[in-house]
Amino acid sequence: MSRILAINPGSTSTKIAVFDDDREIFRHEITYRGADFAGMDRITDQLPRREADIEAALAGTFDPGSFDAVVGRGGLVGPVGPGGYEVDDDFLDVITNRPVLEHASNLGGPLAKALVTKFGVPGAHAYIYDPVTVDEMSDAARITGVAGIERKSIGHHLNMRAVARKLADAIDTPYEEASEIIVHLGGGSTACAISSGRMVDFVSDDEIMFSAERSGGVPIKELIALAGSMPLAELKSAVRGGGGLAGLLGTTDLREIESRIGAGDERAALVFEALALGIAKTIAALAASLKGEVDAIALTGGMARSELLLAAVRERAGWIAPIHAFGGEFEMEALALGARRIVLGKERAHHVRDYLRTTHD
Ligand SMILES: Nc1ncnc2c1ncn2[C@@H]1O[C@H](COP(=O)(O)OP(=O)(O)O)[C@@H](O)[C@H]1O
Ligand SMILES: CCCC(=O)OP(=O)(O)O
Repeated sequence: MSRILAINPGSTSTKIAVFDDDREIFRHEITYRGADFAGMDRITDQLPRREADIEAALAGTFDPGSFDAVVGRGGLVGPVGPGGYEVDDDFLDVITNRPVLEHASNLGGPLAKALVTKFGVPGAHAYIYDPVTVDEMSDAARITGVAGIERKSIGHHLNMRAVARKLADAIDTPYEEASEIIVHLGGGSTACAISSGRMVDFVSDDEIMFSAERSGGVPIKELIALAGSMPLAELKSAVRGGGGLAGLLGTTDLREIESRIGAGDERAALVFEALALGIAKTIAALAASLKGEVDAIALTGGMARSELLLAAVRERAGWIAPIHAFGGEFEMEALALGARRIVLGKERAHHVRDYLRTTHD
């Protein structure tokens, strides 16, 4: 039997779960308010507080020497291949000193390392799995019309790869042979095209579809004009945090928007239609990357729980391939099962330094 602790740090919470083999035996969520991290400029400044809170949540239920591995959602280490990475000194150096972006997932690796030291069996390791910068995009998909600006693969890879395997099972096709489009719909929304087990193209939260709190793609000339008349911090918040549904309707809660539509709110109905249209256009763009050969499409994330949204997206993109819904996210199980495969020797853990040599030289 293997016992794995999985840690998923978000901007306002840390989720933890313990798995015995493939069975979840413990789950806990620690929530935060902005004031909890007041004065902390860097994400990594939050580590001591988050570590202490996880220890407190485990205390009384799990003793030192409990876990065969600890795995965290992580982090913005730069473009890497899919799978598991050992949290070693090179990883900690990059994530602490030169992450691609400041983001809560940068805490996953350092927290896993701290917790494995205190709660791991002797010799146990800390890992991250399918980090947010997994990058398998084709060379053509990277190129933009501005020399020097490349498209980036930064998103919900952990959940999307887990759902891609579930979708392959649902259509009874080996994952390695399937052509799939996976769309994660949440606070931020990202999507990918998968061909023969590889994410050949990817749509970021600042391209095409808007989401609960991010802008998606916006006309660049308009954005440049706005940048000249608005402080940078305000502009950043208009595209990330205060973008999407938040900026358009003053709420990130799709359920509330559905209630407004039910009560006859025409503005809410129009924005909802635009939301579905953006998702359908994203799917159509990724279908081009697969040359139209799409076996199936999956919608996942919190918004994929909305029957109204599913119907609206199916109406616009259902002609491409059957659309399946996997509402919510599967990140805790994806982390734990990935780490378990490493512990059992079914998968090898990678090292970030192998990618740094080729991508940062
Ligand atoms: N049952 C539901 N019906 C409609 N929308 C939902 C439902 N559950 C969650 N959502 C919406 O999903 C979005 C949050 O997605 P989620 O994946 O939980 O976000 P995060 O990126 O913060 O993890 C919100 O807009 C929320 O209102
Ligand atoms: C940083 C890329 C992944 C991402 O946007 O995650 P959240 O939606 O959880 O912020």
